[in-house]
Amino acid sequence: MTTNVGILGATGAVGQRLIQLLDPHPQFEIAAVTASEDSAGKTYREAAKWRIDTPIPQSVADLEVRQTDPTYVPNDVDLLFSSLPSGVGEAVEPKFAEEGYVLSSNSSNFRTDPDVPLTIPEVNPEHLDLIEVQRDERGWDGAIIKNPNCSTITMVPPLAALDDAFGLERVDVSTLQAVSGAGYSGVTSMEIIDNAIPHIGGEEEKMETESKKLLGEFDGAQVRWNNFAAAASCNRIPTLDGHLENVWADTSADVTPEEAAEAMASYPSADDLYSSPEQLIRVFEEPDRPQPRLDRNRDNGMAIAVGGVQETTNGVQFNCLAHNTLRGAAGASILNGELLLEEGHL
Ligand SMILES: NC(=O)C1=CN([C@@H]2O[C@H](COP(=O)(O)OP(=O)(O)OC[C@H]3O[C@@H](n4cnc5c(N)ncnc54)[C@H](OP(=O)(O)O)[C@@H]3O)[C@@H](O)[C@H]2O)C=CC1
Ligand SMILES: N[C@@H](CC(=O)OP(=O)(O)O)C(=O)O
Repeated sequence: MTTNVGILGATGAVGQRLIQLLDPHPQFEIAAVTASEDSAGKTYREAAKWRIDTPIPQSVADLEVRQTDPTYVPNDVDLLFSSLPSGVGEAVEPKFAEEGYVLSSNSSNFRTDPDVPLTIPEVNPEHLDLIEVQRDERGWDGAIIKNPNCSTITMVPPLAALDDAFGLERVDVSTLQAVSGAGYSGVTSMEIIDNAIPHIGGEEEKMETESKKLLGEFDGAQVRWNNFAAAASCNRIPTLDGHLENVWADTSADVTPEEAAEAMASYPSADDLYSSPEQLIRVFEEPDRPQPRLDRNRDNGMAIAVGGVQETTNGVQFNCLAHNTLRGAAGASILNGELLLEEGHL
């Protein structure tokens, strides 16, 4: 039996990726799609400017796009994936949770709220139990859970492997982020071709804060954030998909590059979840990998690629890469949905 799901913000860049990944999916069936008032009432085919290089799935093309309001979403939808602009998410997600819907949301609003689970199923699945704290505090029958920012999710699994084995003291990271991260109209071609932009609003703070929550400890009542020091510098470059990051990690215990690579390569995936890759972190020995064009689609875009692991004075330096709209957005929300289902929250 499959679970009926809905997609809030289904016509957008991430919404389209959600549709691509959910059709087909062995556990979920798309039963409702929503977007802005401009799109409501049209068929999905009419409303969405489809930009993925496989056709719109037939099962979705003729669905009517609904308004993003609980009144318009059928009651037999058990899980909502939310890919709304964060300001819209902030306003409407709580209304859905109040009405009893469970939301796996990709939008950045509420990510660092103390009672909102921010989860990567392979890294901190136990944080999902914050749902009970959230329900007690907010009086909701439903719930909101979040996946992290796409740049954050790229570096956190390798950092989790280092933290578990050697302890993390400090993280410095510089990013090379693809244009799809800004959405279709985020940066114009005149801005980005033959160029690089050394600023992405709010991104550095998200990387510095979300990573500490993700690598924090849940004590049954709250998440105690990890206390490593963190500094991020974020840059937009003219690749289409795939965020590449240069990371320097200072560790508490001494670590060689070989030990760091081994800890990352053997970091477990979530075998029991359909969308988790067989091997979460692939470590390259070639010094010029990972590269966005060559490595972003590994394991259906859900693997993290690492390379260039080198010794530094206080730890190691490495490069990491993930597909920003798959592992970094739609795939991450779906994986959280699979965790919600497995843990009996739907
Ligand atoms: N692109 C990426 O790589 C990543 C994006 N994100 C986050 O995911 C979210 C979605 O991003 P993205 O898909 O790129 O955004 P898009 O702008 O491409 O899509 C936004 C979606 O929200 C709908 N929408 C807009 N305004 C409203 C409204 N007032 N009420 C209801 N629905 C509305 C749009 O509908 P309509 O078509 O009718 O306008 C569309 O379906 C954002 O919060 C973004 O920050 C996170 C990680 C990565
Ligand atoms: N800011 C990211 C994408 C994004 O939308 O992030 P968030 O989910 O934190 O809003 C980028 O530009 O690549």
